[in-house]
Amino acid sequence: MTNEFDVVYIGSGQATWNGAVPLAKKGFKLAVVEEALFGGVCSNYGCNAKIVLDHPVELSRQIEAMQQRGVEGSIDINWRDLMAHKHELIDPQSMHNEHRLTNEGIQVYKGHGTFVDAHTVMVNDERITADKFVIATGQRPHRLTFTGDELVHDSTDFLSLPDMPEHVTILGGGYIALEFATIANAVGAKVDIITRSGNYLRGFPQEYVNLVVADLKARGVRFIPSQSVTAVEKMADSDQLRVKGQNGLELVTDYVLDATGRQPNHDQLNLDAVGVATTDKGIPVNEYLQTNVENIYAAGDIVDHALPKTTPVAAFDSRYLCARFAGETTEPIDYPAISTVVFTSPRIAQVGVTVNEALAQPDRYTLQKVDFQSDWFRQVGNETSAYMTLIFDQEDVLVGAAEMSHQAVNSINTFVPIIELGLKRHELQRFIYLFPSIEYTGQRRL
Ligand SMILES: Cc1cc2nc3c(=O)[nH]c(=O)nc-3n(C[C@H](O)[C@H](O)[C@H](O)COP(=O)(O)OP(=O)(O)OC[C@H]3O[C@@H](n4cnc5c(N)ncnc54)[C@H](O)[C@@H]3O)c2cc1C
Ligand SMILES: NC(=O)c1ccc[n+]([C@@H]2O[C@H](COP(=O)([O-])OP(=O)(O)OC[C@H]3O[C@@H](n4cnc5c(N)ncnc54)[C@H](O)[C@@H]3O)[C@@H](O)[C@H]2O)c1
Repeated sequence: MTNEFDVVYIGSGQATWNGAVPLAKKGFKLAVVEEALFGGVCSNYGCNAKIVLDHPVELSRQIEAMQQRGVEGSIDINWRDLMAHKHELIDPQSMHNEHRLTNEGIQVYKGHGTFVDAHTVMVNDERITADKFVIATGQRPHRLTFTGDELVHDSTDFLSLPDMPEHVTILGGGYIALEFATIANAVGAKVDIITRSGNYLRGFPQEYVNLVVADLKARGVRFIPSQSVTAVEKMADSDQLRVKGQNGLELVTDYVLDATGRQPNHDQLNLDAVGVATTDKGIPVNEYLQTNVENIYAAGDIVDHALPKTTPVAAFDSRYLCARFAGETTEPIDYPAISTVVFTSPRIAQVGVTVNEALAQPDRYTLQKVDFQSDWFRQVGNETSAYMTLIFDQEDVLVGAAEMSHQAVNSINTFVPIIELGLKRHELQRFIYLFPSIEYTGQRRL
């Protein structure tokens, strides 16, 4: 019996639609199974919602920096109005994402997919058969377990908070903890960040992380290291919560956010029935994104590998599988230089060889530090704390770049193609960028 579909994707996030849409355009018969909102985390309760809520934070920082330099007064962020703006922009995205699939003739199934065998998935009592499957089920928030953990919230809850609580307590020191602390603090909440270790944003240059942490401290954010939370209790006489920690911590707060990472969505797919191997970090794959079962692939956040779990990586996986299924490549997946950014204010962004890697291998790499204090163009907005590090290998090829500034996203994006193409320092002078611009400023430093 022939299978109904060429490829069925489980999950509809970045790891699915970036490849499924072009594959459908090539005439392949495809289906997508989605149990929640179409477009997955990034579109609905991740990057996009976060960046809407972050926007006035950046605006307020720019206005703050220009005081006594031609700008007077400050702005107040009205959380209710901002949240309404977020809903207006983000809520329709699931429908748009669904249409993006159906417009290409992709069949969508709404419900939870589970494997029956290597060629069959069950959704709402319906059996769907396919030659190939792509598991693109992503991750969900990791939740700490302690007494009262049901009183604690996750990133999805925070991104739809109707009112900003007066006091927000965040557990964890990674991306979500620092980004959401920046937003809550700017909106006027009292914010605590509790960590076990006192380490923050581990993969980013610690010199820049320390500056961002110092800035948040100066703005009133409390960093509480060396504490594992043991209990959260509801106060008897108010709606507030008491947070207790192993090393004697006790504080009263209005809202607790668990930002201690994410865990893979592979435990409810009945993968044992088909023998797909898993780990606690996700699904291992070979260099063709193939699981240990030949016709079952995995893409995006669900994959167990050391790459950053971000939207551009999930989209790259998806586009690779499109090319592979269409017979346009027989090559293994070849990841380019990967860029990452934490949307604190200022941002920290990096691409290619990281500062941490370069510092650990002084014989291989040379670091060139740039302080934008002396750059008139960067000082137009009076950004007094903005730094960049460029990393060259022994052949004088630019292999990495990192920056802490409000412009870091655009600035580091400039270096993405340069690093990917492996250009030498002198070759970079061929680019004629617009002037004045971030790109021109960056080139002058090379
Ligand atoms: C708060 C937050 C902010 C972020 N900000 C950024 C950012 O600024 N930049 C960036 O690059 N990345 C960011 N990320 C990461 C980014 O969202 C992810 O890397 C990206 O969404 C991964 O895409 P994916 O398709 O692999 O998985 P997902 O987007 O998680 O999609 C998986 C989909 O599978 C569905 N699913 C799971 N199991 C089943 C099943 N059995 N049956 C049917 N459907 C199922 C889920 O409902 C979901 O829709 C952020 C993440 C979070 C949580
Ligand atoms: N700008 C972006 O690209 C962006 C933004 C937000 C989220 N994301 C993605 O979402 C993922 C999840 O973000 P996140 O901030 O939750 O994770 P993270 O991995 O960045 O940070 C998790 C934090 O929780 C701590 N932690 C882990 N286990 C703990 C435990 N048992 N007790 C106490 N602390 C513990 C870690 O030490 C770390 O500080 C990120 O890894 C990233 O892939 C990306």
